[in-house]
Amino acid sequence: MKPRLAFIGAGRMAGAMVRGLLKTGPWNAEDIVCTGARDGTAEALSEDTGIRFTYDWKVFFKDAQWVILACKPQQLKELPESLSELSSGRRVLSILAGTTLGRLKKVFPGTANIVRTMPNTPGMIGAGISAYSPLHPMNEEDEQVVRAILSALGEAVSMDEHFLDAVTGVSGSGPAYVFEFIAALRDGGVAAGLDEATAYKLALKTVQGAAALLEAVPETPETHRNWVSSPGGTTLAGLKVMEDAGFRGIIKETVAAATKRSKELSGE
Ligand SMILES: NC(=O)C1=CN([C@@H]2O[C@H](COP(=O)(O)OP(=O)(O)OC[C@H]3O[C@@H](n4cnc5c(N)ncnc54)[C@H](O)[C@@H]3O)[C@@H](O)[C@H]2O)C=CC1
Ligand SMILES: O=C(O)[C@@H]1CCC=N1
Repeated sequence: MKPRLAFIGAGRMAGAMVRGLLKTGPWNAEDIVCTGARDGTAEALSEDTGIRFTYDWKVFFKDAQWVILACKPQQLKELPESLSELSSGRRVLSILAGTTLGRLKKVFPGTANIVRTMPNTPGMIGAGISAYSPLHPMNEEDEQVVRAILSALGEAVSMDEHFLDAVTGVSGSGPAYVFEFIAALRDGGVAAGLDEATAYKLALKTVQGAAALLEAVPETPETHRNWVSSPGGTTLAGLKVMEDAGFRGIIKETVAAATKRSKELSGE
């Protein structure tokens, strides 16, 4: 069970996947090829990891069994029409935000199966979470391949396709919200008199520690929040500001906006 993999796109996410795959195995560099938009990314990934790169689509598809689609959603329409024939009989795993299985089927009509997935950037260190959904029910071997590829990034969960836009809004884009929160916590510390490096360290370790604690002691986030909050204490004073400013509502709207954008991307 080690099909040859061919990456369309060699950017941040493809790089994370390739590095993860080479680390967790069973893939070796010679089992993987990539291509890109002649922007230097394919060459750089090849140089860094030892995988092959080519701009010749015939060479690219020659013995590719799984094609990993990892360009931007808007770049899908730039791919040559010849791909529809060249990809025939292969399997496609797409990480494109918003791009539905229905749309992918039109670009790759002759493929044996297509799997849409939404990973996230913590996958770069094997701490990601991906949801995936196939066009046709997968046989056991294909399911194993998909899980092996996604496991190189962290956890993988199977889900109905109609949930994938919401997944994108929560965990696909989610790391950016968390980075924004850490930056805001840092800035709050600076405004309260700390130097930036100290404020950043405190903010980062607090988010890291809080997430690790939640996982280790699986009570609800609300229970953990209550355990931090002493009656008449500092935390409640801070939380009141969050509540008055509608923090939860803002995050809900944030997820809704990203989810909506994911749905829109399918048409672009
Ligand atoms: N960055 C993130 O946090 C996440 C991104 N995604 C999805 O991953 C995909 C890739 O995102 P990034 O790696 O951040 O993008 P990126 O901009 O780093 O990489 C895009 C790659 O596609 C290549 N490319 C562009 N046009 C091409 C063409 N016509 N033919 C062949 N290759 C072409 C580029 O050369 C580059 O190697 C996107 O579809 C995005 O929706 C999914 C989950 C998380
Ligand atoms: O911003 C985006 O469209 C991609 C999908 C999820 C994370 N980054």
